[in-house]
Amino acid sequence: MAKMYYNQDINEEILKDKKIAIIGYGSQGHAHARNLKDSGFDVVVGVRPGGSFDQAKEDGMEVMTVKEAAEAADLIMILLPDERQKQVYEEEIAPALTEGKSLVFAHGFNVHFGQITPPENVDVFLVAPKGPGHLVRRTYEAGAGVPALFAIYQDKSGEAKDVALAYAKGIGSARGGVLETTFEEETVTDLFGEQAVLCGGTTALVKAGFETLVEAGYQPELAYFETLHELKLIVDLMYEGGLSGMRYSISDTAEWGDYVAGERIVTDATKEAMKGLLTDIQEGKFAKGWINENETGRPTFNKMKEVDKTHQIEEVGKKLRAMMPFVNQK
Ligand SMILES: NC(=O)C1=CN([C@@H]2O[C@H](COP(=O)(O)OP(=O)(O)OC[C@H]3O[C@@H](n4cnc5c(N)ncnc54)[C@H](OP(=O)(O)O)[C@@H]3O)[C@@H](O)[C@H]2O)C=CC1
Ligand SMILES: CC[C@](O)(C(C)=O)C(=O)O
Ligand SMILES: [Mg+2]
Ligand SMILES: [Mg+2]
Repeated sequence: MAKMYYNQDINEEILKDKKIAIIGYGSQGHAHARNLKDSGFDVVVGVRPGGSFDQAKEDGMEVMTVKEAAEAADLIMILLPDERQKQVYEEEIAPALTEGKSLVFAHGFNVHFGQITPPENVDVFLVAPKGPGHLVRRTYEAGAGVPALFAIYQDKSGEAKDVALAYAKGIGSARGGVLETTFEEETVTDLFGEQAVLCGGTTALVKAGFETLVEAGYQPELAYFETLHELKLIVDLMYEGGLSGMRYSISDTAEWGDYVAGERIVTDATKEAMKGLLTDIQEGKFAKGWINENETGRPTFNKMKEVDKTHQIEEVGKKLRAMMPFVNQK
């Protein structure tokens, strides 16, 4: 079994006398900044004037411009969207990266695909929570944690691993378990997971199930409950007890259907398609396409976003969720 690190294995004191700049206050940014602050670390948020700046202030954070925060900090965690990191890094962060500082990421995309080349006189590592930022915060507040990966790209100080683990503990991830990886492994597996299973695979499965029922004449509201709403409840059981734990709660009829129907949906061809995705990611084809999509103003991204926003499952879901105040839509 891989070596896992938990709270009791980590001494966070190594990071307690350092100033941490969290660059960006979005999904991951707000979670890292608030969790680290609540864990007793010295945190400053670096953002441009606007919504995030105001939100960070409202949350009681110390807030500066990106440049000021990078200059003030010993450890600089870049939590900007991947496609914005190169420009902000070059213009506002790189000039502040003096000897002995730490440059940190939550995803290896820009370093692994050559968009950012850090100088040799700093530590470079990543701490990547395996969950959405809003859940990193919510889980921390509940006294639990989202597991994370860490990887050392450059260890100038000789302390990079200890600092990375202290950071992971500070955001609550060592309550769930922290695992060492490489920039290559984190980048490839994260992109594969979100494309094949967690996001791409799941949303396509949900839409196909919903459309199949509605096109056959069944009520859209029922189709929404069956294919989207209940998915969370089933996945919660997998989260708690794995596949067997989930199967303990469902009927034997459902379990039999699970065994015999699953392989008619996820076929050998599906697995071949997954292998194709993995190859595109490994060979940099996906990264090249995503970088190009951004350089050309995101025409396809914007079109696809609009199409899915107006999908019937979204229209129906909005109305049904409005009647379920216990469903947290934040
Ligand atoms: N989303 C997630 O849960 C996960 C993300 N990651 C990784 O974490 C990193 C951050 O992702 P994520 O949290 O989704 O990012 P977000 O899209 O949520 O980041 C938005 C933040 O970036 C700021 N920002 C955007 N552009 C600029 C700019 N040009 N200058 C200054 N600030 C800017 C925004 O400020 P403003 O309000 O002013 O626009 C906002 O504060 C990425 O590397 C991602 O791959 C890793 C694990 C999970
Ligand atoms: C699953 C998507 C993710 O990789 C994540 C929340 O972990 C992301 O990039 O947002
Ligand atoms: Mg991920
Ligand atoms: Mg990701």
